[in-house]
Amino acid sequence: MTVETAATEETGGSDRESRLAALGVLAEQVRELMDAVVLTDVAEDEIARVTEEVAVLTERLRAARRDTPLQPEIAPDGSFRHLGNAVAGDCNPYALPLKAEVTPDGVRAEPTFRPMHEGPPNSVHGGVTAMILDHLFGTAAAAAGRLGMTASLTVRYRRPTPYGRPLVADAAVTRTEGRKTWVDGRIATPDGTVLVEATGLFITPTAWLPASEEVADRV
Ligand SMILES: CCCCCCCC/C=C\CCCCCCCC(=O)SCCNC(=O)CCNC(=O)[C@H](O)C(C)(C)COP(=O)(O)OP(=O)(O)OC[C@H]1O[C@@H](n2cnc3c(N)ncnc32)[C@H](O)[C@@H]1OP(=O)(O)O
Repeated sequence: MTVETAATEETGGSDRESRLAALGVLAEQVRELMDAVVLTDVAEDEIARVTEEVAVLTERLRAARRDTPLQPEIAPDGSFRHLGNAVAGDCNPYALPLKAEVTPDGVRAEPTFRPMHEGPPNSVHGGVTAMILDHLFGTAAAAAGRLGMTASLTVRYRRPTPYGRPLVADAAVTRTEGRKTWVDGRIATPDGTVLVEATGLFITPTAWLPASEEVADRV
């Protein structure tokens, strides 16, 4: 049996990027596993065998542990990334992950929810769609040079949100006042039927003010 030393060391440059890419592939495989768990119909003895194998894999990953998920950083291309984030982090299996692009009006994404996001029968849990909008709104605020934390989020659920097909989400800053930024946005079907819409208030903590404008170019 060989020992993977690269996985236990904090390496720099392309070695580190290569290892992070591998971690991203693992995270995506775990998302597939999570969907497989919620959809499986195999027999009980097979469930027990798979459970044992997953427990073994869990222990292998625990052989070298960090104290926290991967933290926010500037990627080699100069963009901001937070690989351990629960919504957008490529290396966090809990994350969709959400890929937001900056548009002339704000930000936009094409999320596809998964069976593991089930809330009401055959549709996505409202807490999950709210979480996605929260993050997208924060990204819209940051892209406008107004990095902030969510102070409030008001969500209106118009139609059940389906999983398994691409949807469209967008968000834009509607108003600013001192450290406060209001953001509106929605999740809709590609043909424009609104499923969830929301309004959020984001507040820039005083300590974040110096970084706030610089961040806009990195989103
Ligand atoms: C390597 C670095 C590069 C970085 C690059 C970044 C790129 C970005 C890209 C991607 C962005 C990612 C996007 C993430 C999005 C997700 C965001 C979340 O999920 S955040 C987690 C949930 N939210 C919390 O945990 C907040 C907890 N609350 C707090 O920390 C504080 O309450 C905070 C910061 C919100 C406000 O605290 P205070 O001390 O700064 O503000 P005070 O002085 O109390 O109030 C200021 C004004 O705001 C009003 N205010 C405060 N809280 C309010 C509230 N909840 N509702 C309404 N008004 C409120 C007050 O009444 C006051 O108003 P008056 O100035 O008097 O008019």
